[in-house]
Amino acid sequence: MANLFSEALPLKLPDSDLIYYPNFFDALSATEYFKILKEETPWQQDDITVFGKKYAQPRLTALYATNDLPYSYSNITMHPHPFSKELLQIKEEVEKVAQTNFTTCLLNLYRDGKDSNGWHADNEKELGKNPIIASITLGEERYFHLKHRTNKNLKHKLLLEHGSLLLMKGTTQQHWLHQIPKTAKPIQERINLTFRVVY
Ligand SMILES: O=C(O)CCC(=O)C(=O)O
Ligand SMILES: [Fe+2]
Repeated sequence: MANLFSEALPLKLPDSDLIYYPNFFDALSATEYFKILKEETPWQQDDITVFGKKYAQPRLTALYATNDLPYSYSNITMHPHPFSKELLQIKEEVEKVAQTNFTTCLLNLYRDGKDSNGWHADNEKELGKNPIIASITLGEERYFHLKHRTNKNLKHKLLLEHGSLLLMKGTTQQHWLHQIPKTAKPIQERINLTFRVVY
């Protein structure tokens, strides 16, 4: 169950609309979802091409959707699975807060501190102009870095905690890049769910 008393913390960064909900799920529910999703998800590891060279993506992923529209990024095209019962439950809770009907969920599994997600914006054309993206963290907490595309003085670090929700909307993807950097600390696995509307 989502926590009805979860507080909404706006990040107040220029050219963005970011809201962080630290305890969107209570710790017990978040741990339960983590275990189920870790076991039941058909995790895949794709190759990405960066500057003409092929690498194994430094994390595992899976795509779910209410439709059969593929989603492409970094030269990868993913085809969705139909939503599972648990993911649909989570989707419904997230939709109440985001006031949006999401079609698609991209799951990321960061196996340890060597897994990461490089600087990017979620600005694929299938997402439309000012996409709303709802990002859930289950398991290990990781830092989320933000940097403004043109004003190099503007950057921010946010710790994404177990059971938290981060909403990214408005012009955020036009003006800001984000990443999950590697860490040398010995850490546990983290599952991230990003709900999106894919057209
Ligand atoms: O793991 C995260 O919190 C971010 C994931 C992300 O940026 C993405 O999948 O586009
Ligand atoms: Fe992203």
